[in-house]
Amino acid sequence: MAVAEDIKDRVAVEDARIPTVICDDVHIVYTVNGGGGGRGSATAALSRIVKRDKTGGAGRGMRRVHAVKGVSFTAYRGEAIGLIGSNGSGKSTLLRAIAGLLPPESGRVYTDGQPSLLGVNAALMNDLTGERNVILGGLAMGMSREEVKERYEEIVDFSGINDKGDFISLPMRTYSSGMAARLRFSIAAAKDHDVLMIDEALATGDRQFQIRSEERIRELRKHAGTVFLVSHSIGSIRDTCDRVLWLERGELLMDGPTDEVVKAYQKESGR
Ligand SMILES: Nc1ncnc2c1ncn2[C@@H]1O[C@H](COP(=O)(O)OP(=O)(O)OP(=O)(O)O)[C@@H](O)[C@H]1O
Repeated sequence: MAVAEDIKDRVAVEDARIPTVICDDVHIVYTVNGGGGGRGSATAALSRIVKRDKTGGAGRGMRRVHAVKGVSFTAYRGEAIGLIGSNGSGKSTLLRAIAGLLPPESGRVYTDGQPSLLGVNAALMNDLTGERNVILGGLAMGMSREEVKERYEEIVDFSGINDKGDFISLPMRTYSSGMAARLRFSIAAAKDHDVLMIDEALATGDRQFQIRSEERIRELRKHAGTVFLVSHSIGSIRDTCDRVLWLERGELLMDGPTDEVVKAYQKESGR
């Protein structure tokens, strides 16, 4: 009887874990025009395109960068997952593949819902004011005009852009990189996402903003989403994530609870 109860409990726990992202042996390869002896003219570029081999693959002068190598994992609803690893280890590439922006060379990415990638380079329009960008950004994320209107003040307050004067009515190009990153984060974080991926966004804001963002990430998790965070700040990863994936040279070295993975990473990298 007790055994049956135990099994029932375990099944219930398993049921509660709803997968949101599954990566199955994912390989990502960039094809780069790696040479041509420095011939950079438009005619040279055109002739390279014309001469490209019929397979459409890496022809003469093309180089392949194998950025992600056979990565497999399953992410569940409610998890906040940190991605760590040295420069060029494939963290951003993996996120871009999960967002559907890069096709895997082989393997598969399955996602439940539309993942949103919030990168430091996410596109806002530099010539438009912060205000217009909040509105357009909200609409682009699928919010209605009403929702954007309702959330507008909250987004601007969260970003802190107006703390030192009326900056929200100035074009984005007048913002510092930290201010722009804060606004991007604030727009993206205004919505509850199925899967939200944040690439280094926290590293750009000041400490106060980082604390606010970390709080917001915790809230987003409560609303049943899955959050991925790429960061070189081990502090941010510790404060926000309960699970960490450690990538090195495109391979998944370790996947486990934050404490264990961070400890191993710090031991290896001497940080
Ligand atoms: N657009 C691109 N074209 C060609 N190669 C690329 C491109 N973007 C990244 N790479 C290569 O892919 C590899 C992984 O890069 P990626 O940006 O994913 O690493 P990362 O772990 O996010 O690095 P960082 O911590 O420095 O941001 C690197 O070798 C990089 O040179």
